[in-house]
Amino acid sequence: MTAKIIDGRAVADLIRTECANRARRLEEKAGIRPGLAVILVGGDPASAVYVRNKIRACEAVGIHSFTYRLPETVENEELLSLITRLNVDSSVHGILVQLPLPAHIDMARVLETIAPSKDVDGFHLYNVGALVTGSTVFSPCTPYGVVKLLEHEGITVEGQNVVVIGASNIVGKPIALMLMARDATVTICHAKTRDLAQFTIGADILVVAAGVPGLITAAMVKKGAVVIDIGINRLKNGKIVGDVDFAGVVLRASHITPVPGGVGPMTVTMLLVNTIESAERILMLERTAA
Ligand SMILES: Nc1nc2c(c(=O)[nH]1)N[C@@H](CN(C=O)c1ccc(C(=O)N[C@@H](CCC(=O)O)C(=O)O)cc1)CN2
Ligand SMILES: [Mg+2]
Repeated sequence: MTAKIIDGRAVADLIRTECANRARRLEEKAGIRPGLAVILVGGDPASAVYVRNKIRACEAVGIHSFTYRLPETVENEELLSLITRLNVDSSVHGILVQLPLPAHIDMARVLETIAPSKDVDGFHLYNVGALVTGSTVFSPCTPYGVVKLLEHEGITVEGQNVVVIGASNIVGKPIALMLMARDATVTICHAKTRDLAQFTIGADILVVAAGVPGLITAAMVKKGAVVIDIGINRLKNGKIVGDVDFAGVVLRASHITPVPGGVGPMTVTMLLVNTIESAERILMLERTAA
């Protein structure tokens, strides 16, 4: 058996075309151009690349981006007051603060200062809570991208045994919640899980976000399983690989996402979707109030 390789770039392109259409309709019908504020603190090279990609992706679909590059030494209060201003700026429909932040910054306070209605990353406690209760406002972008990839491939989630490896707040926990909401039976494994293979071998859908290159080998995967690799590991030779031994697992799974080119391109795409949805929602609220 050779797995179908899920082409995240192709699915992302389709969704970006829809985003461009929705943005054009907002402009034509209501004179609204969706706006995204992107805040980058410090000089982390990977974060700078992700932010540049987000700005380019916005431009390509007709979202206005406002970029704020703050020095590594910025004070908490200065960052918080920028967010407070953006919260009431009507040309801004989404606000994101690129993570990770420097150690002296109080990340929790920063994320809680973003208005939940503009929190297009879905990291605010209110939006995390809404995800738990099923009254989602914004789904976090990487898990949302995974759900969209599964939908696009016509993969049934309901009733399936899903094993998620990694319990981070931005990937592992939200993906588990989102798949539970779609009636999967979800098991979450993490760095302290003993005998990982006893869990992975039973998975119909295996979602891996551990940050450990080569963690999942073919022997740990059930024949015909769907394998979603969210790991991004930069090797010493500069190569980027996921958490799954792709060469081995591709011969055992039914579907597999590559790294790069699988889940990664969907992360930025779902940010565009959330920003447009936010602009549409604000317009609808204004019309209802009028
Ligand atoms: N505020 C946020 N910070 C961070 C998020 C986030 O969603 N919001 N996620 C990650 C970084 N990230 C986007 O910000 C991101 C990571 C990776 C990719 C991607 O396309 N990866 C490529 C391969 C990696 C590469 O070439 O560097 C792929 O898988 O094809 C997009 C976005 C942490 N911070
Ligand atoms: Mg990828």
